[in-house]
Amino acid sequence: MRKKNVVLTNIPVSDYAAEGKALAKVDGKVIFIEGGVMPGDVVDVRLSKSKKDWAEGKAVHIHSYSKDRVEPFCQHFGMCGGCKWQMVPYELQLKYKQQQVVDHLSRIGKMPLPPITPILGSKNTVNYRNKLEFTFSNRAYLTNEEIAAAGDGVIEHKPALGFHVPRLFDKVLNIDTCYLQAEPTNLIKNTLREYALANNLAFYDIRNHEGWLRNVIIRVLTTGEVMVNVVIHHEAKKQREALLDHLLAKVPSITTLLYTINPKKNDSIFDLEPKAYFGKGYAEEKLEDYTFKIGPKSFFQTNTYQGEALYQVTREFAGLTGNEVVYDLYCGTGSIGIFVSKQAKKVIGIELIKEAIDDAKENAERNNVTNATFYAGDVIDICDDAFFAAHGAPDVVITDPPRAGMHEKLVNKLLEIGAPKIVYVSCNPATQARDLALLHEKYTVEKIQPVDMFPHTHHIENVVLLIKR
Ligand SMILES: C[S@@+](CC[C@H](N)C(=O)[O-])C[C@H]1O[C@@H](n2cnc3c(N)ncnc32)[C@H](O)[C@@H]1O
Repeated sequence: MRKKNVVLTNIPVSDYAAEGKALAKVDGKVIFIEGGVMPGDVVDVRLSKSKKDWAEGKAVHIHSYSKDRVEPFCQHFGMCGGCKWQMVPYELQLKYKQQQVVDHLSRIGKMPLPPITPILGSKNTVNYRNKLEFTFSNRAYLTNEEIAAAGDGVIEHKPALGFHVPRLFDKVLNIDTCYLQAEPTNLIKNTLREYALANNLAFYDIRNHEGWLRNVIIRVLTTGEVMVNVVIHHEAKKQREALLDHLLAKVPSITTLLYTINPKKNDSIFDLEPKAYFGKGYAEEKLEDYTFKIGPKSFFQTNTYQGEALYQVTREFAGLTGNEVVYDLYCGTGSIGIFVSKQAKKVIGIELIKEAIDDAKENAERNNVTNATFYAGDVIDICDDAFFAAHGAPDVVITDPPRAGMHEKLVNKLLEIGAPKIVYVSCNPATQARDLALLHEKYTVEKIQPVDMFPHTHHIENVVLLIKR
């Protein structure tokens, strides 16, 4: 009998399952375990849910550690929500990710598969992100030791600049050194915090929606450019200028400094207008010889080196000879379409967000790409018979949907249109497997290449080539 709130003791963790949860089997029942454990650990698990065939819960005690464990390199490990797999050696992380792809495609996809090429590991396993966002909060997350130290006294809220603590919407963990992005990221963050504390600037209070400093979004690019956007709740000109001048003086490598006023309750800046305080107001990033404009609101692959590798795999799978009509579905800022444009006859990109399509057009122009056109709208609405008749039957469809995968209507349309090749780029092998199972009606999976974009996390990118039978 396995009930909710029951603690199972001495459970050997055997594997990782989807979404980075660890997995154990007890009396034939599958237990999903959260709480920083890895295969090889032996743990006690407090169940939070229990069904007939499976249960889930949190590790509350580790009896013995896996022999494979390595020392986490970050002082914030265990409290910060990022880089949760630091205790797993990188080679093993890759092994688990590879296995996830195999499991999903074979279990959900239920179709004959070719051998899956070994996952492409990331050249950089730290400092690999080109974009990072830190949050200011008047409520720092306090460790158990800090709470205990207060004894029976009142615990005062302290300001923090760092990352949200998982499941605690109002608590932010003060981050000293983060290894996700190259310098000057930590210098920028720590300079802002020190200045704000020294000058009594109000860190945002997300419960009462008051305060001044909200977020800082930092882009450190392989071109050497550094773009910083400081988000504040309301205008306070003198205070703002003093803060931004101080930051520029302390961090001379900043090439563009912006600020954004966000009086809303949520943190999204997509409906706001960032203003350039210093520099040209945007940055540039390179993939091979292509240059992309990165505005303060633009989407771009977060790991530049692996983004390039992902696009190279996509282009190789597309096998272009210069005569093909290529559709780039869910094209974002057009980066895949532009990347393959030299090898194609023409490229047609489709994306929901109008601003991303504006960027795509500008990116095509700045790279002298004249054979690509981009359309804003929902792929389901745009991809009708008239659109394909007007732009030409696709020789290759490249599709890169969000985590939810493709809408079934689009899958059906692709089956109807019957392009000779589909290259399916996915950030979620589970939904990809579901879509492949439907496409299997007319397509055979020819090649599979997983790519690791996010070391020390459970996230996986996977590229699949489908050939029409
Ligand atoms: C995983 S991103 C791919 C971006 C791009 N291919 C790249 O490599 O940068 C998925 C994109 O799909 C877009 N999207 C989501 N739903 C969509 C829809 N129904 N129709 C068109 N685009 C959509 C999102 O805005 C996002 O830009």
